Amino acid sequence: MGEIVTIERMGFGPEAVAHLASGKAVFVEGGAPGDVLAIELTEEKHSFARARIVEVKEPAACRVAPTWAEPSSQGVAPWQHLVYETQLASKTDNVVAALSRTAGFGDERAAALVRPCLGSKRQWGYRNKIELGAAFDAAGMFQLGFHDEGCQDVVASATCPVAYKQIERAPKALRGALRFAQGADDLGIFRVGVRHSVRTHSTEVALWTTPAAFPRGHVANILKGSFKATSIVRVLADPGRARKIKGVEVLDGKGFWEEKLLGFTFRVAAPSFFQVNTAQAEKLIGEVIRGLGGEVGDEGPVGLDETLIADLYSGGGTFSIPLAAAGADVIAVESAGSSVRDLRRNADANGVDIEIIGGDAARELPELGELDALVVDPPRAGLADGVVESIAAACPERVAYVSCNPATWARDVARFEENGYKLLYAQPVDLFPQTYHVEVVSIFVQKNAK
Ligand SMILES: C[S@@+](CC[C@H](N)C(=O)[O-])C[C@H]1O[C@@H](n2cnc3c(N)ncnc32)[C@H](O)[C@@H]1O
Repeated sequence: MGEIVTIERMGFGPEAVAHLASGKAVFVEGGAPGDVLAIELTEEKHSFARARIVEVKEPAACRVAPTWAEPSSQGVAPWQHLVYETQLASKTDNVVAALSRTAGFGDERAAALVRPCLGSKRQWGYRNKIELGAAFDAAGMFQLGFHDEGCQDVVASATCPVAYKQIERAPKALRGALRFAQGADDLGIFRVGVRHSVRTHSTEVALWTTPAAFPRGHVANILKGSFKATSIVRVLADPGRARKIKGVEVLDGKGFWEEKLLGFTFRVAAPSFFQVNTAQAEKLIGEVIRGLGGEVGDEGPVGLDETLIADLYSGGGTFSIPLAAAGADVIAVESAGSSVRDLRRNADANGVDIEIIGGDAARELPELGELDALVVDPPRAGLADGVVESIAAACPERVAYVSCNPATWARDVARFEENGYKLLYAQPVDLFPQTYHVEVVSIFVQKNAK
């Protein structure tokens, strides 16, 4: 049944939020705050509904014409119909709302602690990485594109305008090359990653395949002829969510990708995590260093001499290396083997000494003893049960918590507040323009600190 609604705000996901005449919340894909819309319900539950737009009766002032017209853009750039200022304000509001409701701070205290979201200079063409799903479609054609939000279907795509210009046409080029390379065979390719650095000019193509026979030379030759890369690798793994990496084979070139952050060099293996927005990652590092009492000056990070800092969920050293360069004694804990190897190499290459522990952060933390400060940057699930209690037992004066998920972050904020810490402030940083995703750097201090 149709209804006219006015959009009130953006939700925590791709959709906008309004209320039906009955008072029930309705999530509308493609809505913008201020829009007056004729909608049709697509799903109705006890406490909320979902709807699609039938007609935009009165467009909101913040509505802009989408830049990216392909159907795959819906999953990758779901907020592209909003002017950038509205995207940033909505991200700030969502962090405030999470702190207010999930952490129980109330609106006033939450609003006072959350700073305005730091915007990205580049709002398109900012990603150093494109991650593509690969599959044969019902007609037996090899497709390369983006996974639809929440499902495994691959929506074919020719371009990716949120990625650097140098790689934005990679989906089309690689689809053609891989169709030619495979012919009538299925080589088990289920994912393709492309990384590029505008600072080092390094470009890597990673083919994720099942661990079966693979004509390496043949595929490498065809890819080289159609796409300029400094490294082509094959990652052997099983498809699915918990991907267990069985090995990485170099098909051509260097076998790694290289990026620079604040002048430090990072070599990154294909299976390893690395921040996808290089310029904004530098803002994260600056926020963490300043939050812990250091500074990032013209000569680089300084001011953390003789400070013992643990960097949990360290990846390849995005925070560990600048912290060590600022004078801190750093203990890094990371569970993924490829990132641990990257970090060892990156620490050597940048001339810093870091104690590196390969293992689970929750298990290793109680063994670290007393700390002066701590950095945590966990995956979207946030901190495992017991981690906040272990952090409190290590007595760091300050904690920098970097999060990519305001919901789990707010849950963990409440745990910090119950364990002797108070949130000093939260700084959202936009690493993902045109999407609802937001990073938050938050700084905690001991409640009884002088
Ligand atoms: C969001 S990434 C952050 C990495 C790094 N701080 C950065 O900014 O590049 C999270 C990292 O935590 C690692 N990780 C996931 N679960 C972990 C665990 N239980 N213990 C330690 N590290 C873990 C992942 O492999 C990944 O490198």
